[in-house]
Amino acid sequence: MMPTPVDLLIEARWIIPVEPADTTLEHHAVAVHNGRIVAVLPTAEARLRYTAAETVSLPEHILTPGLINLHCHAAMTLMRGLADDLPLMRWLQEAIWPTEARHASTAFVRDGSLLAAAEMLRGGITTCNDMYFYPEATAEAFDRVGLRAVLGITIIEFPSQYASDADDYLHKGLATFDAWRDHPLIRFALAPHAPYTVADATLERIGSLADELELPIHIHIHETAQEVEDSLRTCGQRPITRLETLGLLGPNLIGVHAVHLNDGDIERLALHGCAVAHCPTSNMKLASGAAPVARLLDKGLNVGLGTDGAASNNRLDLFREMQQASLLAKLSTGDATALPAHRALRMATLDGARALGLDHEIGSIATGKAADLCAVHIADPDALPCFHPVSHLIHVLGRHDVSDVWVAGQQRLQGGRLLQITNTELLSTARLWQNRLRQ
Ligand SMILES: CSC[C@H]1O[C@@H](n2cnc3c(O)ncnc32)[C@H](O)[C@@H]1O
Ligand SMILES: [Zn+2]
Repeated sequence: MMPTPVDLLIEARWIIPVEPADTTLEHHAVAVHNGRIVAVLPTAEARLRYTAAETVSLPEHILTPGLINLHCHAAMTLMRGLADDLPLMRWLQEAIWPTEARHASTAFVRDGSLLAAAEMLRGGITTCNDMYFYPEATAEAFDRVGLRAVLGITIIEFPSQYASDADDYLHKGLATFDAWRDHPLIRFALAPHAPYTVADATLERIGSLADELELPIHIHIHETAQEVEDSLRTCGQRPITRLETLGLLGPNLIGVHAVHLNDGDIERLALHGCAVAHCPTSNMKLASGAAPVARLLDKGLNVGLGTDGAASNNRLDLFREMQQASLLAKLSTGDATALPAHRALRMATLDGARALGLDHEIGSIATGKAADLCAVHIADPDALPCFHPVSHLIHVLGRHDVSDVWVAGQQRLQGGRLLQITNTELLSTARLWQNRLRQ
């Protein structure tokens, strides 16, 4: 039989497709054509079956699906390390919101999101679920370097330079949605900031719009104990109960943080098939608490992983989140079997994809899916020997070991170097904003 022509053949020492679970393929290859995976098969067989326009050999590497950052505020890279060691509400009210009020603009969001996209791609992240002001500027930045994204049509009840009130946020966000809706890598979600910053009437409207436009809803929930107490005092309901009453709970809801949950909250989230974006580093750094991830998983909830913004993390590094999630689950339950390595990887890939309604497209290395791929080099003596590649991914290797990244079959990172942007440009952009923010 004549070999079939394909665009790209990636031959790897190990491939972890994520699905089927606990599978590690050795000496396998991924054939890619028109941005999609057309086969995953033993390398020897691939060489007979395909002629590739380009062949990439990864002899000391693990190939995984591209990682999915289920919660981020990309532009906040410009506020990295600006305000450490504060709890959430003091951090927001005393440091972050005043800085945003002074500086957030189209240029701020475009440049901050560009730095974020570069950081994420370098660290193996191929999709980012983002929530911030000026989503059109984030779209421009992500498009420039080829990061796949779900952008928030962000709504908050307070005025900003971006929008004057909830109506204006919705109006501007929906205009961005219309302008970018045919882009192959950019999708949208409705992103009300949090139950404590968005009014009932606005939330109801968001629920109806999400149904009408078939969009996910991306919202911070139950991040701190104070949030739940304040809601009980002011509305007589816990925030999740209030969202249920207003018709927002459903399989399209991504609840971010979900730290302070009682059994009733978990039942409600499970009953409606909601997803959770777990952000372990941000939750620890702001001392918000440890989300009850093991209990959520026991109840069948879908849990993905997010970095949150670089002002509360202070990195956009899903390798670190995977390890933190695994360690924190073990520590907080006293159970060493909690959140094993493969589960952590699944949370950062396929489960994130499912939360976004994109699991038919991304999240695993499977025939028919988009070729969003991440290669991790494992040759450093500090990382050897290696008996279980998945365990190494979570507990030994890090984002600095990521060598090559593809989004929709297009190479974005090659041998640790970004192909669409130079370090010189990124450094000068970061320095410019460091000077502006310092003043
Ligand atoms: C309206 S754009 C998003 C808004 O969210 C703020 N933010 C960043 N991190 C958090 C967090 O952990 N909890 C709540 N709000 C957060 C960000 O500064 C923007 O103002
Ligand atoms: Zn957040």
